[in-house]
Amino acid sequence: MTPPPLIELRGIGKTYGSGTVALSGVDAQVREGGFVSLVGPSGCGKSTLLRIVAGLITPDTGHLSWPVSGARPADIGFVFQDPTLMPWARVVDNVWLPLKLRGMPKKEALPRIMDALVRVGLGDFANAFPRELSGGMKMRVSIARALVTEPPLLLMDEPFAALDEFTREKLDDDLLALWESQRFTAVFVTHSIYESVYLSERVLVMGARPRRILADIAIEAPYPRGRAFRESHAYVDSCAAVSAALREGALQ
Ligand SMILES: Nc1ncnc2c1ncn2[C@@H]1O[C@H](COP(=O)(O)OP(=O)(O)OP(=O)(O)O)[C@@H](O)[C@H]1O
Repeated sequence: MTPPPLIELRGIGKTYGSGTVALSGVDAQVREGGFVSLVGPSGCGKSTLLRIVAGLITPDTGHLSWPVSGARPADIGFVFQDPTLMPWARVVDNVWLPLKLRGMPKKEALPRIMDALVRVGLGDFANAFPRELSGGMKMRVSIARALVTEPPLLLMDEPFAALDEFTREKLDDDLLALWESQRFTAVFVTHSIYESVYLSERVLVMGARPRRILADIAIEAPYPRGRAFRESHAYVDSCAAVSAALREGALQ
């Protein structure tokens, strides 16, 4: 029997006050511990959907439920395209922030902060300021900050879009290693077909008209994934399938 999904979306719709219909009739499920990517044309409502899952926006229609946990997890990690670090604070203090907001003194939080920094490869940069870091390193700090509380769900909105291709591929690998060791559920928004296929168990393709999920494409390759997968026929075939679904959506 299939276990119940962590997230279940039924008929989700959202129209902004401006009259813009961001989403209409979105149905989707994400399994607990799964890795799902959302791809679609600019403005099709990917960020809106992610924010609805996070509870930052309320949908106008439809129903969002949490069959496994019964309710939205109290702790959800969110990583944005911009690393949104406090420029005046050292890396260690940036990563401390979510624990500090829960009232945890720095001394008590320090082992967890250092563990998160080591896991993103920045164990030696705890005392650096954000201005001393590259774009990729800043994004690693942002991921460490999102994961320091060990959330069961990590939502990411085009986190690597501003990075060069080489750095992006490295961060994709590091993100997968984190996901495999921490087993959080991941929902990842990207414009890159290649990135969505490389990372995910499933790619949800969204269309602009209607603004809902048009295709749910399973990527069967086993984890851990690496260079061999990127160079495989299976990878090329999956990228072609996502690309075809996007093209089909654009014609509707
Ligand atoms: N706060 C807002 N108020 C009014 N309209 C909004 C708001 N946020 C988003 N929109 C509009 O809703 C639609 C969906 O936006 P959203 O950012 O969710 O799409 P997206 O697929 O994430 O876009 P992109 O890929 O360009 O980031 C767009 O037409 C956008 O202009």
